[in-house]
Amino acid sequence: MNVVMTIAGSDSGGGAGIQADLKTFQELGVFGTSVITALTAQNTMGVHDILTTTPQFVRSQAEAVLNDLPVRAVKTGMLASGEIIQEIAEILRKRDLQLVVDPVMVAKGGAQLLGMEAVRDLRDHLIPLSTVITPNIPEAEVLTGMSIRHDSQVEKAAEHLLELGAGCVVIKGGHMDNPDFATDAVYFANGRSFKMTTKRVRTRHTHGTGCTFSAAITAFLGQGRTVGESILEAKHFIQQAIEQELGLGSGNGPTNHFAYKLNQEKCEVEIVEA
Ligand SMILES: Nc1ncnc2c1ncn2[C@@H]1O[C@H](COP(=O)(O)OP(=O)(O)OP(=O)(O)O)[C@@H](O)[C@H]1O
Ligand SMILES: Cc1ncc(CO)c(N)n1
Repeated sequence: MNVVMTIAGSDSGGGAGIQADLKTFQELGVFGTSVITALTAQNTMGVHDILTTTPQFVRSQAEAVLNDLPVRAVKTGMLASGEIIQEIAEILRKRDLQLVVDPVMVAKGGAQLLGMEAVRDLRDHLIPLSTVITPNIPEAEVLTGMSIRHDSQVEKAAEHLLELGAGCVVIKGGHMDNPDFATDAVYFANGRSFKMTTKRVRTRHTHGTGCTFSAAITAFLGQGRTVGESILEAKHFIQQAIEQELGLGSGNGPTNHFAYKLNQEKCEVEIVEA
């Protein structure tokens, strides 16, 4: 049994955070474990309250699991504070694990999920340990201090993030204003790069897309797949989860974590190697 871990915040509404991650792990046949950094009182309308865990309690959870179970791959999501990031980096630095960093900063409704003073800790302590980092466009802008409007700027931002020590950078295009396509750009430290494009689904039900996508990458890495394969297969997972919407809630509803496994037909993902 392949064991993976998520270090993230709880979303009471079940569409993002720890809940999205564990559902994705389960659907992909890996054994999910969790370290909870914060509790959010959240639904499809937004984040109503946040209670942050202490860095010491984050350490206790991580060590309890890592000292017992053979965790192969870890993802991070909402990390809440710089102190928590430093604690996690210190624990992960000593272990031989694949690490997917989803640098969560702001929820779709606008709530701040990471203190802005913690961005430096992400850059200095966690990104250098990462196998893959998966920023959306606004997160890539904050991490690099660059404005990203065009493809050439996406590439420059990715180069900057690779220089910080990430093994691979996926800049997600969910926030780009292309009305027809959702394109994610993938850059490896060895110079290889490719773009993955799917048709953009016209829906408001995109709560937790980033969490689900990075959890799927982690699950495939935990199965022993290569980084490139894991990213591509995760794009299939998230596309199906968005296409086959559940229509839940009166705001931005969750994606459909059941869809990939239920649907025997693969969706279309166009790949263009650079
Ligand atoms: N409407 C859409 N149709 C198809 N794919 C989409 C759509 N919106 C986002 N995606 C895809 O979902 C994945 C997550 O991207 P996105 O930019 O939404 O992440 P995010 O902003 O970090 O998500 P969140 O913070 O809500 O969890 C990417 O593969 C992106 O291309
Ligand atoms: C707990 C949590 N993590 C991440 C996100 C980003 O989607 C969210 N809304 N809530």
